[in-house]
Amino acid sequence: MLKYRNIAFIGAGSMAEAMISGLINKAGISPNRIIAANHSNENRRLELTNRYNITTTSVRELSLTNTDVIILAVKPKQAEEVLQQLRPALQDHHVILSVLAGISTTFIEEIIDRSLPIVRVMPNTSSMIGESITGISAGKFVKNEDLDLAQELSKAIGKVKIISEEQMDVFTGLAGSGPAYFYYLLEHMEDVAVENGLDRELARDIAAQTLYGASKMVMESNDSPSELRKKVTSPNGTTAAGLEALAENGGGVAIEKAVEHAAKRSKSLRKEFEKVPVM
Ligand SMILES: NC(=O)C1=CN([C@@H]2O[C@H](COP(=O)(O)OP(=O)(O)OC[C@H]3O[C@@H](n4cnc5c(N)ncnc54)[C@H](OP(=O)(O)O)[C@@H]3O)[C@@H](O)[C@H]2O)C=CC1
Ligand SMILES: O=C(O)[C@@H]1CCC=N1
Repeated sequence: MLKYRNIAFIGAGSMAEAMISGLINKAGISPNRIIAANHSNENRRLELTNRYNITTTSVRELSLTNTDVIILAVKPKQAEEVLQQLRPALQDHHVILSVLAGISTTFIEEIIDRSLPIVRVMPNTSSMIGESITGISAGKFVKNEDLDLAQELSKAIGKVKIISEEQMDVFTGLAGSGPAYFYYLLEHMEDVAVENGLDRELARDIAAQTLYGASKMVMESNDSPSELRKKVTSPNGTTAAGLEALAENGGGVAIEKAVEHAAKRSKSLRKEFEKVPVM
């Protein structure tokens, strides 16, 4: 069970914090089961210790003897160096979860050069409040119990989908990066509402609740997004006018391109940092 496992985060940035927050505040994992290690930023370590009551250290000083689950949360370009550094400390009982965009389980397995279970986990920053949607895919040495553990941990920070590793790029474009598209949308909705006479705080509240309500409708009704859209749209009404402006200005295409380009970038991260030819 997850609550009896000791978890070490390698990397203590935004994603590590979002997961730590979800694990402690939403899933009730004890802070004394969590350690976070970064490269050198001491202020950041202090910040995390003060905020979550967890232990923090540098990777150089980290001991993995009492760790059960290692969560890799450095940038993709740091993967190789960090894995080389961790390699001598790895033990047979370790389960490794990697949140690194683009980096394959094969690459990690090759660098650590041992048959440890590697699970790729793609959460998003809504983990912070237990509302991530997290994709997980298993590497070659992953047993059912390891996948169960990865699933339990991911459920602690939101919803989970088991996918194939080939689907990880599009999952990353859709859900890993996804919150940013919605924040961008909200930024623009808020700005234009302010320009048209609403106070910023009020505009933010209204736009966010509108997005939340629409999102909940998609999850709770049996209608597709397209059917739900039609129910909002009166002939020759306000929504029709708004949607026409969206289409005329490339709104739909822009959204498709965003997901597509993010997925492509995930693929190219692999090419860049694993130095392998990618089809
Ligand atoms: N942010 C997001 O929304 C999501 C991110 N991800 C993935 O999560 C990973 C982390 O992203 P994010 O948290 O945004 O990145 P950040 O830049 O916020 O954090 C990176 C962390 O890695 C640490 N680090 C850098 N080099 C080393 C090293 N050699 N040894 C140990 N630690 C090191 C940094 O420490 P220091 O500050 O001391 O240098 C820092 O704590 C990425 O691979 C990303 O693809 C996945 C899903 C969503
Ligand atoms: O922007 C990135 O590369 C990371 C991966 C998914 C979300 N943030």
